[in-house]
Amino acid sequence: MTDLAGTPGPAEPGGSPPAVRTRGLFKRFGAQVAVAGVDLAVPRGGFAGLVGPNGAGKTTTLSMITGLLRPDGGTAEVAGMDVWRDPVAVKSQVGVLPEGLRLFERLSGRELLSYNGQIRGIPKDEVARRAEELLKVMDLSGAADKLVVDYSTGMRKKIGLAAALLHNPKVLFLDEPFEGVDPVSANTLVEVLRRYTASGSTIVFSSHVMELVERLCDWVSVMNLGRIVAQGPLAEIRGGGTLNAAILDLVGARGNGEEGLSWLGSSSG
Ligand SMILES: Nc1ncnc2c1ncn2[C@@H]1O[C@H](COP(=O)(O)OP(=O)(O)OP(=O)(O)O)[C@@H](O)[C@H]1O
Repeated sequence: MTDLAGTPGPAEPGGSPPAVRTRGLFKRFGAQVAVAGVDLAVPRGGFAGLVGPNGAGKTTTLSMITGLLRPDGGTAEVAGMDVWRDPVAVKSQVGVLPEGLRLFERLSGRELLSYNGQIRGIPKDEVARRAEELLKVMDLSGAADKLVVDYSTGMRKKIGLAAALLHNPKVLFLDEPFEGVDPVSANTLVEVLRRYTASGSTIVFSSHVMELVERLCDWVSVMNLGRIVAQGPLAEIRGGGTLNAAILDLVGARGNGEEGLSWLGSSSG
């Protein structure tokens, strides 16, 4: 397992830069330090998981790496480019499925994809072709002309993911991509994402579903209290046990005073 003091970083075949590299990334909201100097390192190609308890700083970190939130300190690089010095170049290389997905609600699914393609500068015919393929593979062809406002939670994730993939980014960032997605659709999404990484692209995703992280990820970064507490290949992080057990060891199982709930479920209250 790679501990972050003097991280050697992920192995880079041919010396190409890692998919993501942050140094000392820092963000404070008032008195609350959300991200306390994060050195994230994600190698190119495959799936990387960003995991950790609620409030660990995962979403804040991903927002700073994808250019959505300006850091108070530190640097973030995607494919060797500085996110905050070269934002236009970086944005052309990344796709993002953010938390609390905000979409253009008054567009249909098809219009949303078409609009996304046009603002990315992709020729209209090509956008139409890619949009039809993505709608089909996401099982959204039947809902393509429905307004996004009328989509279910899972359908929103799928159209959001289709929009994030349309310009064929090098690195895809997904915040809880499978939340609210039914098991059949989740399998479809996994297939699409596997195809995407098979060609050498990288997915960085945050999730609380450890089984999924174990099933998909080659690389795992564990956050706690605004810091990376461990990162490396999945097998190293997991050791001989499950990822869940390894994470409990790393972040510590928290006693939250559950013993105080004696009235809960009792007939005397
Ligand atoms: N806009 C904000 N204003 C104030 N505090 C914030 C804001 N965004 C995040 N925080 C705080 O920063 C800390 C990290 O939050 P963040 O959402 O990054 O955690 P997370 O690891 O993504 O959590 P979860 O797994 O629950 O989604 C939390 O203590 C949170 O309350």
